[in-house]
Amino acid sequence: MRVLVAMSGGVDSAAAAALLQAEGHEVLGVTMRVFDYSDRARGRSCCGPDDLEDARRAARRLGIPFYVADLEEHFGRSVVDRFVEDYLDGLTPNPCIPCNSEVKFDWLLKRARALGGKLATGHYARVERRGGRYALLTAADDAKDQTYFLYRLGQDELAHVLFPVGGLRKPEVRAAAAAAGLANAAKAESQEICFVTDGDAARFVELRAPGRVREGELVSTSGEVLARHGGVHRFTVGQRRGLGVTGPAPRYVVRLEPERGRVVVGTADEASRAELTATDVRWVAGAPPPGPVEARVRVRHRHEGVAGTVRPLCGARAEVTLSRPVRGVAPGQAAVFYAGDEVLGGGRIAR
Ligand SMILES: Nc1ncnc2c1ncn2[C@@H]1O[C@H](COP(=O)(O)OP(=O)(O)OP(=O)(O)O)[C@@H](O)[C@H]1O
Repeated sequence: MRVLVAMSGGVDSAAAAALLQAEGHEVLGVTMRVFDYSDRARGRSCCGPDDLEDARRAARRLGIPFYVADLEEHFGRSVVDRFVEDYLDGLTPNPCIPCNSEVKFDWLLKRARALGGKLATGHYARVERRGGRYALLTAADDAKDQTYFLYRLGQDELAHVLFPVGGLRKPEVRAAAAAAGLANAAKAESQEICFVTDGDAARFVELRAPGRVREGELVSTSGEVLARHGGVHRFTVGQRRGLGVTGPAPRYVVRLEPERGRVVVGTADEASRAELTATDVRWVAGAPPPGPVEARVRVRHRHEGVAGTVRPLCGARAEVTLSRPVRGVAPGQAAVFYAGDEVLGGGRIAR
């Protein structure tokens, strides 16, 4: 089979290419150039110039054709601009989700299919045929699982993607890369958001949208003004650190009010919710279940999830009731629904 492997320059996607080649597939490599790093500090970041060279080197070592796809504009529009707009709008975006659904598993996947093949990535997730359809399953290595970012994949996409490292644990992946003679076998993990190279999302927003950042008031749930703040984009619902207020009891961000420029803070209880509405909901099976389903619900990437009931509503929405209140259910993040190791679907947490 012909397989186009999305190579980031990291060890996982290089190992994916090596594993597929060892299985006898015709492997081609592609790196997306998605962001112009020329004006910012170079670091160990995904898709920067160093990573592109690492990917090229791995492809050369494997002796496979290697392409560079210039997706800066597409990525800028679909991922970076939205990331900035969401923060200014008092939401907490997760840019890996649109990157996967609109860049990797749309643009790249179309190219792979045009070549008559499938697309492989180094994501930690698994795909299996279950009951006559494709199931998206959590990775064998729980700590590395990336299904939270992949819930928007449907049947058509899953039929044409491969996750060669999803059944392996990280040390096995490094060993596979080393066995193939790949220099990036010992490469460090990349940071959370590939285009925020210094990890400071708020500063990134300020650099991208100067003049649109508004200072405002930090208030208690009873309306008392406690401090001033540098913009709602600096806060996330559930956040405790960096609020700039002191007091006997810890305070958390309860909600953001972008139109008034306000950040509302309160107790841990006030910052917790057991109900949420998800919008723009996708179901991996292709259609919503006929009625409410019991699921494990994760409300952010590093959340193990809690039991809940998901009620599909019309208009690609769902109402979710959690079995206990969870702190930091942040609008803009995804709520992803699982049944055992299977991803049922997910949506965006509404305000
Ligand atoms: N710039 C890129 N070009 C091509 N593919 C990419 C790029 N960035 C990420 N990918 C693909 O998406 C997968 C998951 O991305 P993620 O950001 O988690 O990877 P990473 O940690 O940077 O690198 P790797 O997974 O290769 O070790 C990668 O394994 C790779 O297949």
